[in-house]
Amino acid sequence: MASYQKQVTLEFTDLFLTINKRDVLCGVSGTAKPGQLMAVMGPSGAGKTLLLTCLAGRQRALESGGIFLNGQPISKRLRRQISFVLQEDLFLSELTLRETFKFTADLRLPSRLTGEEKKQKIRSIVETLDLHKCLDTKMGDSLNRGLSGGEKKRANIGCELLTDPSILLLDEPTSGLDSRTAYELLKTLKEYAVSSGKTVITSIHQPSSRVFQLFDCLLLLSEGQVVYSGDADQVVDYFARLGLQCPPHYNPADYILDIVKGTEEEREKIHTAAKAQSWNHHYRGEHTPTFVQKTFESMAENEMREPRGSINRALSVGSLQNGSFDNSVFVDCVIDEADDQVRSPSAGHVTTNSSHTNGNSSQNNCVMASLNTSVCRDLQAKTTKESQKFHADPYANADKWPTGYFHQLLTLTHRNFKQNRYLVLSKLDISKHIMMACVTGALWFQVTFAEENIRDISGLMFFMSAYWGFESIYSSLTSFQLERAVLAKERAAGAYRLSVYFMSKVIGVLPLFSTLTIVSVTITFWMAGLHKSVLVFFCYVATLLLNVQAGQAIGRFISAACSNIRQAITTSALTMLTSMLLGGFYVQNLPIFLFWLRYISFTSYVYRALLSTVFVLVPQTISCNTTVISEFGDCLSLSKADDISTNMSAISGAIVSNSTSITSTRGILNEAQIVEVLLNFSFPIWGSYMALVGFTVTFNFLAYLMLRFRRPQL
Ligand SMILES: Nc1ncnc2c1ncn2[C@@H]1O[C@H](COP(=O)(O)OP(=O)(O)OP(=O)(O)O)[C@@H](O)[C@H]1O
Repeated sequence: MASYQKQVTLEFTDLFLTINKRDVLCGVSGTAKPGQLMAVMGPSGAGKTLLLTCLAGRQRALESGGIFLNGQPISKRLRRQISFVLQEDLFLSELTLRETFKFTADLRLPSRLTGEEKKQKIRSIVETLDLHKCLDTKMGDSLNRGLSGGEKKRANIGCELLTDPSILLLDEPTSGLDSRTAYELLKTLKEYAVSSGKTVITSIHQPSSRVFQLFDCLLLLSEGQVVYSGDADQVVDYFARLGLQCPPHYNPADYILDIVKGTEEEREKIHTAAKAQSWNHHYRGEHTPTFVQKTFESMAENEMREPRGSINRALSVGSLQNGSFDNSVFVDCVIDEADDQVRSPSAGHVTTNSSHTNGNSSQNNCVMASLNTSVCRDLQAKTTKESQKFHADPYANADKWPTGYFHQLLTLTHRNFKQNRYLVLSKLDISKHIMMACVTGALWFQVTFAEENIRDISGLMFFMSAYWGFESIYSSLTSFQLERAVLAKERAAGAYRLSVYFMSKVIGVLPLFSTLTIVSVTITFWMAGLHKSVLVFFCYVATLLLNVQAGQAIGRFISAACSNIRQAITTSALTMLTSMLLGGFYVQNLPIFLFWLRYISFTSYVYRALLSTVFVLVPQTISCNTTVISEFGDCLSLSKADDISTNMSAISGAIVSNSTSITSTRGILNEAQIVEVLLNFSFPIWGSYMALVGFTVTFNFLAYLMLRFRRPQL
């Protein structure tokens, strides 16, 4: 596999992490070298996943410690050299493996690569991971079977390998695989590390002895601490020297895990030995980051004539790490070093110091307190130059994103379209909507516009508002919830901007759902014979399309705000039912103190707009019986009606149909009065449209904010 990334050594020093007041990583240090396969082992809960998350730069709660790539503190851009294969295989279920690779390549490979180069990379990965047979199989999910567990795992690794990372981190890639497949997978990873000089670190639970032999080095964790760090083939000898002899013909991996989870006495022994080995205290020697070594060297060269000056210089370097390196820890080391040197000015080299321990924060406070403000100001002033000198980031000028805005938008929209095509335009969904349209059309078939049918017609308008409200909320609810984990994974990998994803989400479902809405609504409209005017038809469809947009925006917001699908379904049902109740069909005379609630129901705007469209936009004759008192205002006799019709035609320019059979006992109703009676208060069509656009924009914006600030950690 051709490689365009360089070889990288990953060093991590004294990583401390506390979650819920519990120390889950306690001074973990280690080094992973290019061309090597490193295993992170330990019993369940030892901290393997958390360590990998820290190394991938995704653990924001990391309290202290440093992570260095070729001696340089990890930064947002350097992080791009690291790929993290999560334990869960998160994919868009409706895409095939071929499409998944294609979209991943399009999103995560730099734009400068041609289409052919990207294809070549995909071919090479498919070859390496032996995935030919399933290229056209859907990824699938728990409901719809797709790739097998092993294939999915390899696909997961393949997607990360596509970016040709310098460092590949894998969280338990063999979980759920049989021992043969697990061995094949690890063998492939080992070959990959050796042949392309990559640094591969994998956590693993209980490897077989064959798999264990593949590891070059081993980091063994117990209760968040390193109890062994070194060559994997030396671990048995190491434990033997502690008096913990591995029985013959025993799988070394099983043995060391047994010991780590063993008796109190055994655990005490290995923890004490680990402390003596200082695996948890690496600031000097092999694990000393390059810039720290350089600082110490320059301090030694100064012969410590001016200790505080040297401290400042060292501090200025340490302070540049912007959180990726614990300055206070560094201060501690440097001060200690300076003190040593002052006490022994002739010392010309850096000595090993293991004074850094868990309780460094109070020490650091003292140290910081001892520095006067002018020193601090000096420190600030020095940062930029020193930073450039010691930490020139070779990726500093690299683009923040692998591809441009429009490329991301096109790719994500295309992907959304493919993913949702099957969900929105599934045979089941199409049949459901067509069936509903036909049933509705049949129930209101060629309804006569007469007074006795007005309630029925308004019932149809309300049913359409509620039906498409529910449909649109639920359609965006499910697709969003299902994609949330994939979004979090891809965002963590820095694949694209969230705003682009969101835009693509809105655009991607637009043609699909709109087509379905238009087809279904058209069937109902013409079957029911709601109007002969094309203008009325277009406004009727437009109103329901706006309804769909507002509903989908609300659905997106609920989907982004709720942490699980159950919560989201309950919230959306509650929202939609409330919106329906306030829609103006069931209750027209709300208590005065609840009257304002009408304005927060998007269904009420749709209902109003539909009634106004059908009854008022292009008036048509609505007959009434002159012998009884009409509930919709005056029932005008035919002669008066003619006058009114003529007047209304003149005002609106509309054609008034007199085709309705009107007998001498029948008159006609004023359409505006009907709407007023039905709605209890009038509202212009354009006002309803504006309100629906307002709902769409507001809830889309809120959904975006929710996604930005409420993301699951991976
Ligand atoms: N978000 C969290 N909140 C509270 N505790 C957490 C959280 N994440 C991890 N932990 C705790 O940190 C410890 C280490 O977790 P981690 O997932 O790294 O273990 P692990 O070694 O990967 O275990 P396993 O092999 O079972 O996956 C566990 O005791 C776990 O309960």
